[in-house]
Amino acid sequence: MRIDVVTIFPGYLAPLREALLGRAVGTGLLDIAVHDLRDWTHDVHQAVDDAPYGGGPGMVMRPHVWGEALDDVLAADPRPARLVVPTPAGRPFTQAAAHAYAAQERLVFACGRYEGIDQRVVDHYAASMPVDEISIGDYVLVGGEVAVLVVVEAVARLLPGVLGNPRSAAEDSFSDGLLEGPAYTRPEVWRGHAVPEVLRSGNHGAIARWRRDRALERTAERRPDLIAALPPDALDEADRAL
Ligand SMILES: CN1CCCC[C@@H]1Cn1ccc2ccc(-c3n[nH]c(N)c3C#N)cc21
Repeated sequence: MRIDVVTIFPGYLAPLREALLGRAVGTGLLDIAVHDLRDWTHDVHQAVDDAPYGGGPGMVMRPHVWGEALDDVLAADPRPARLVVPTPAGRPFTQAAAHAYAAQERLVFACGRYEGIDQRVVDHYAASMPVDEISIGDYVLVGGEVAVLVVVEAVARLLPGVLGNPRSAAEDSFSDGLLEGPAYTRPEVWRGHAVPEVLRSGNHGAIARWRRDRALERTAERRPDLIAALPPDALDEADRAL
């Protein structure tokens, strides 16, 4: 998979070169290119923003700079691409979306700043390619870069060979529609808190049941919306007896 990120703060994307993602890039599982939007400006001030039509606070990112940048970035690789534009007004980014993105050959991220990117940029490219305006959560950030870090990590960990243990992605939160339950490791007792005995029993059936029950309890308490969204056959008799 190839990932391109266009931003006025390339340094914000430095974490993409670290740890798990850095190894994925180093082993060729992932090809990441970060581009400075200002490289496509032509004025001495390298202006990328201007006052909003209709008035209002702040500045809006100018369409012509984005158009020149995205035209060049898209032309640099023949693989079909999906343009992803983080915005608080976007559709929620979910684990299902992460799986969908992991199947893409190429993702191009447009990181906005200020009050966002002139809407005509999204409208223009949506006429010739898939374009997603996504949000990583119901809170307001200062720009799209942090959202790109979140999305790229969520997607990259699903790519074959990126995670040491592929079971991790298959069994993590949301994979079965539930939150992950509690996890424990040594010592057996820490500051008077003991590891639940069932986890030390060696009874794999009882352990699986216990883990499922804790995941159901946690999900019902913290995210009842996920319980409501489960398909009718998702809960078995033992689940319902909880
Ligand atoms: C604050 N400021 C005026 C109001 C509109 C947004 C703007 C800041 N801003 C500019 C570009 C940009 C992109 C993403 C996000 C963003 N915030 N929260 C999310 N879940 C996001 C995503 N994904 C914020 C952005």
